[in-house]
Amino acid sequence: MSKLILVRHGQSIWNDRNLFTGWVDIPLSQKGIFEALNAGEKLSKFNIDIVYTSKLARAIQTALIILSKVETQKTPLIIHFNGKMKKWSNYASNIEPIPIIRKKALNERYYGTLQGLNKKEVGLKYGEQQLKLWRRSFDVEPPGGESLKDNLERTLPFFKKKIIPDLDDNKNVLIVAHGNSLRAITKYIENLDEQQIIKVEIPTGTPIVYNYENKIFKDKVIL
Ligand SMILES: O=C(O)[C@@H](CO)OP(=O)(O)O
Repeated sequence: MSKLILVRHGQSIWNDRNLFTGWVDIPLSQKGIFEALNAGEKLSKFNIDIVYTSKLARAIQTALIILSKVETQKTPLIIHFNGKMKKWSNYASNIEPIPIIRKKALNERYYGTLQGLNKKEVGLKYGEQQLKLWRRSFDVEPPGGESLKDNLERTLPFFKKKIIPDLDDNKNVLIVAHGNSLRAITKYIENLDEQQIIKVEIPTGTPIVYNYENKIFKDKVIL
């Protein structure tokens, strides 16, 4: 049996200001740093074998803070895939790494021209119903951006191709990503339909743990 742990990054500076963020690379707020530390404390006794994050700083920052709290002799190691970084930075003898793999596939949904706008003001201008459709419907795209369906179509192939095999290999996997990329993964592993996923909200800095055995996700616990 293995474990899958999902964590949405801690609060970012733009979460705090209620701005659409998407792919804008905003770091954690001070509250977000505390949330990440708190998540790390909750996960301190977990034996984490591999970590996946998005390419965005708020997820990477959260993952590194969590790993600073995990009690292990292993060494967190950010994996680089290109050029000299690949050749020189991944060399380390006699260490047992916890690889940290950053992938665009796990990024937040791209919010198009809404990025940087205040969510409340968008609601006042276009109406609450439109705001809700842009934020939570399954297949309505925000202007110039990705719907949850689009997000799912880039996140799930990676999840199935790279992360499921790690779980099948009995590795405990931590994914630190975003509200919508994690909703996409949740839709798949909990087998939710397009109506059910509308209501799912993933809180910041809160570990969600599943046991995985014989291709089945079970025993969900929110820490
Ligand atoms: O702004 C964003 O990128 C996301 C997550 O904060 O917003 P929403 O929750 O509206 O999808």
